[in-house]
Amino acid sequence: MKPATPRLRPIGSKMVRATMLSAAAALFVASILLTVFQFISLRNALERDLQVQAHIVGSNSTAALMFSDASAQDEILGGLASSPSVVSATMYRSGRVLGRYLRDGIKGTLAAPPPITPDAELVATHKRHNFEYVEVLEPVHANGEVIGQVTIRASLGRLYQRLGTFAVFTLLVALGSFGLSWLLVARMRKAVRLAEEHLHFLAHVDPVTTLPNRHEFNERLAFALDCADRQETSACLLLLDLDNFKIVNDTLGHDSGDVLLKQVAQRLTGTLRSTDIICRLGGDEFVVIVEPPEDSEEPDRVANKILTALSESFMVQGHQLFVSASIGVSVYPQDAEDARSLMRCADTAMYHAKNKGKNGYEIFRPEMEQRAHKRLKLEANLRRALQNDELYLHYQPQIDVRSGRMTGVEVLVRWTCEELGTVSPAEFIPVAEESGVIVSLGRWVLQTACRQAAAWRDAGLLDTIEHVAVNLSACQTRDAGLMDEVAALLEETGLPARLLELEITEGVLMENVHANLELLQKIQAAGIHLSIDDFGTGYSSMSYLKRFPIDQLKIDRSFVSGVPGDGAAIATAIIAMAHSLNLSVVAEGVETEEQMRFLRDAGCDVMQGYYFARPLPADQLTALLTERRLWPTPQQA
Ligand SMILES: Nc1nc2c(ncn2[C@@H]2O[C@H](COP(=O)(O)O[C@H]3[C@@H](O)[C@H](n4cnc5c(=O)[nH]c(N)nc54)O[C@@H]3COP(=O)(O)O)[C@@H](O)[C@H]2O)c(=O)[nH]1
Repeated sequence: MKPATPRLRPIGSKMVRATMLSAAAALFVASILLTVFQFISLRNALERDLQVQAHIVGSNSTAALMFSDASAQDEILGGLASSPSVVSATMYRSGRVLGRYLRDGIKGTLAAPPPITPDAELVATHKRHNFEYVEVLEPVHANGEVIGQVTIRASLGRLYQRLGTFAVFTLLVALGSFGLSWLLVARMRKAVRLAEEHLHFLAHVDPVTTLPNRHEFNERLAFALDCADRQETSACLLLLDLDNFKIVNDTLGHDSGDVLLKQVAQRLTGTLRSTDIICRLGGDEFVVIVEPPEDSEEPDRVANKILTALSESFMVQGHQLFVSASIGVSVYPQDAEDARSLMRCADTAMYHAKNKGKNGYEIFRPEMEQRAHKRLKLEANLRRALQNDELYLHYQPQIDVRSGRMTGVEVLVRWTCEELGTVSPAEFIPVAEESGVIVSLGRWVLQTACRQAAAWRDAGLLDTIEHVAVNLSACQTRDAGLMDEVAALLEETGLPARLLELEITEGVLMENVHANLELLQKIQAAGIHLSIDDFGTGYSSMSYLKRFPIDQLKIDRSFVSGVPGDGAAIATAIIAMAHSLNLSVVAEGVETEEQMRFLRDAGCDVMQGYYFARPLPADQLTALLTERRLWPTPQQA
């Protein structure tokens, strides 16, 4: 597979980096501010100490000053030697130096000889400082008059030593906090990274198959079309939908469905070239981008390769499964100008492949879209059909091969559209299903059939008829209110439940086994006859048939048309199996005497088909019922 588009550096890691950098900067600035604050506090404290000392020295020096006792003065000032920061002190009287103290070993500006007269600036401010020292001046009073001044100067050297210790400690605390938060953030970062990776995985990868998902597919398709534009080549899209996957899900469970999807993904990856992009769009839909196709035959080759790869059986939790796929192919730029339209073309082609009988591929052709438009037109007309009274029913007799009597009737809807003319139910029933019109259409068929059957019964025409059979569509089987409606209808028309037969195709039944089992039980409880239509085409098994409360199987027309040739073995097997389960068997689509004879000999109970009668309008069936017609029984034929 082609590599994914380059991943952007995750936002989380950028945020962590930015957060840690700002935290480091904040801690650094805080350490500096704390140190400056500490410096100012220590210096102010030193200044206050000096002022107190100057005051004490001044108070003690009054007598020495008054008597100009220089030696007493030196002694008093010498007492300052015990304050380690004090580097010098001077006593002035009448503008001249009376005594002084100089700390031993102090040189330079700090111990500079004091000025002959007190410093004018200091006299005015009483204190001053710079980054080397702090100096204070204290006037000495006697009898209320200033008789002299004391100045003391202290070095900031010791303060700087303490400040250094404080700064180192602050820095260590800051570094420790930073290291701790780094560790915490690193752990958090790891958790965030894992979450980011998981989110990225979920956003771009399908968790079941680990193939790129729809989101990633959109990006890669856009990229592929871009490349095709730049290099003036083409790109080919194959949309693949597994046939009957729902049956696997419903019968074996979703876990088995997931295992199957995984195996399909592995098979596709193992079959296609590493440059082909394989994605899962969701459900049972996969898509392959071939870019650029080698030649115009490439789409056919790839589609055939996929179908061949999938034709081998899969082993899923002990079950051997056969899976086929319907593939729609579209090519850029010849079919569409952008990714969205290209996808729509592949989708249209895929639906054609499905309608053609599945397990195949179709390359998009523009007329396919015309068919899609025709379908839309059909749908629009169908929506008006009920109001316009364009629908009506035909009834096809079912003949008991032992007595030759008509014992049942199948109700078949017909539509003559004002705009489109007569449309076959084979064409409009699927459209009605897809568009939801089937809900009202099915309700109308049930009502009309029950009313007609009740009218025949009231006229005493149903004495040999066991059931009037109405087809149920897939949508109707999913309608939770269906059985209430049927019960109300039987009540309203007075038709006994035993006279009504509901036909559900085997395919619909197997679409959702569990929900349908519940429906079948309700039908049985209501006393309504139950028949499985198109039997042999829907992949049910003996074990299911045993569990379902059914009365009858209808052998699909495709097998009947194959007797006494290809379909013979299947038809015979169905009859034998049905009888072993105490179910009666109806063969539908019997067209020839040969078919009738074969099925009679195989033990088929009831037959229906053009050989006996076509589906007829109500009045013609009324005539047959009134006549109480007997068909030649097989034994007599
Ligand atoms: N949900 C509903 N489905 C309905 C209803 N009415 C019809 N249908 C389904 O549409 C499909 C086509 O039906 P139709 O064109 O009516 O074909 C039926 C018969 O006319 C036809 N038939 C009967 N005998 C023969 C025969 O000898 N040869 C031959 N070539 N065709 C024959 O078979 C169709 C009956 O099929 P089935 O229902 O499977 O018994 C069809 O699937 C209908 O079921 C409706 O009201 N609701």
